[in-house]
Amino acid sequence: MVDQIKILVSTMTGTAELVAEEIADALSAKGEEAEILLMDDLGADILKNGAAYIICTSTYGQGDIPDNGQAFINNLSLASPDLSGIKYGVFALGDLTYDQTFCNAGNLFDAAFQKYGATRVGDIIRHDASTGELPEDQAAEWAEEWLEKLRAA
Ligand SMILES: Cc1cc2nc3c(=O)[nH]c(=O)nc-3n(C[C@H](O)[C@H](O)[C@H](O)COP(=O)(O)O)c2cc1C
Repeated sequence: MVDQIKILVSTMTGTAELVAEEIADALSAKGEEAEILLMDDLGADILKNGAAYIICTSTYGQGDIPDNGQAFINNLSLASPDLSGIKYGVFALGDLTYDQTFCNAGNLFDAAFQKYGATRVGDIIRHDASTGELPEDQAAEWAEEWLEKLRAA
């Protein structure tokens, strides 16, 4: 198992933070406490071997990472950390109306974590806001499945 789980949130209007809270509640109900951190002031030093992370991010602009996550991903490429002892999952929020850039921020974080050797647990979930289904309503089920995969990993 992992030492700890942290949920790292990149959001423009707060929806991804609501999703993170649902995920944390679902993990807690299964006996795993998870800490939620907005990415604003985070750098690569937050990423510790032996821990697991859930990236919870929306997408804005031309497939961009929200403003509060930009410094974190820039810091990752500057620091080039060894993430080979890290497991992670990605909950990406987007809107398929933006079909060229659908959930691209999730892809960007995934690519960065892969580049530095981290191991993704499960597939990236991509929530489509155009369906009208709330992402919070998908979060608990996804989190329970993700935790099972993490425990088996
Ligand atoms: C101005 C604007 C631009 C957006 N651009 C994209 C995009 O390029 N790709 C995408 O998948 N979703 C895009 N979205 C949809 C948001 O990612 C989606 O609504 C998400 O649920 C918002 O989450 P947040 O409140 O955590 O920021 C955009 C939304 C707005 C308002």
